[in-house]
Amino acid sequence: MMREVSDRTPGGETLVTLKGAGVNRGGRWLVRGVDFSVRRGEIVTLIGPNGSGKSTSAKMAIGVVRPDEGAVARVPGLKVGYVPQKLSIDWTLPLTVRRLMTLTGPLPEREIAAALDATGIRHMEKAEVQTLSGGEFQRALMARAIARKPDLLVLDEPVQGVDFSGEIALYELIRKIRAEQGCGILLISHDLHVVMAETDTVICLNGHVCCRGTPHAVSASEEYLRLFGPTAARALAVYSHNHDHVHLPDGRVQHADGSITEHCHPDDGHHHDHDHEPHRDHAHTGEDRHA
Ligand SMILES: Nc1ncnc2c1ncn2[C@@H]1O[C@H](COP(=O)(O)OP(=O)(O)OP(=O)(O)O)[C@@H](O)[C@H]1O
Repeated sequence: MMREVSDRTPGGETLVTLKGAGVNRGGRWLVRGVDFSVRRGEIVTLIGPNGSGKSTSAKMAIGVVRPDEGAVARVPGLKVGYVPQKLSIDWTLPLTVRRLMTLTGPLPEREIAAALDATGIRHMEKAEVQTLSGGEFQRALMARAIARKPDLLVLDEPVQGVDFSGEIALYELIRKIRAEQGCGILLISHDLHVVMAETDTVICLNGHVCCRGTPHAVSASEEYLRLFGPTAARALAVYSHNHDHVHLPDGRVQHADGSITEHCHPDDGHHHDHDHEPHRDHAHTGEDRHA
């Protein structure tokens, strides 16, 4: 069962652009040739297996990590709201949701209230963050990130540790934040199959950009429907592709026929644009992991 998702071509200004960006550590390319941009009002989702360079690419986008090759351009004065994958919080100290909001700087009372309202956790203002559920904690982190009205909101694995219904609710919240705040959103997901239907562009990384496209086709595999039901299928899209080459740790590329080249071939199987071709094949084999 497939559902066409309407074309979304947000016309907002481009907030950040990566062109052929790569990061090298100790002679190893963590990611290479990363090209994408995020515009105001646009949701871009980075997907890929663990270690495929999603966080590294997001960090290049916001300027936390400098590219060793290629270029990253941000609009001057870009305000970034960042929800990292891991937070170094001293969990032995008491910390209320409200205090979490102002840890890195003061905020006007009304902005705190508005952010807590927007994320649906105003009633938890006085709760200790240690007592929050996974979904509530993610909401608290999102409240903190949106309170300063960022132009670009970067969410690294926002649904980690959240059950499926919580995941849907968080995606709904992200959709609402985009609609109400009009910021650009860069979303990271290690889930290879499921991305937000509202995503304008999916970028699949595996040490490089494997492919990109609009999740035109919202698929509902039998297994997925059986597990999560039709409501979930309406809220989520499946984005899939096949890989035919492997990126070696030194940045070179080994092809299906065993040959090794410096870069991918432009016509390699997984370098296609999905905008116009709904796929039903959800297989994502382990072969695309780093060797
Ligand atoms: N500062 C660093 N020095 C050396 N290697 C690093 C550094 N940061 C990240 N890496 C490595 O780079 C690769 C990409 O890491 P990154 O965190 O970007 O991947 P990811 O796609 O976000 O993974 P995950 O889904 O596990 O969060 C990994 O192999 C990681 O171990």
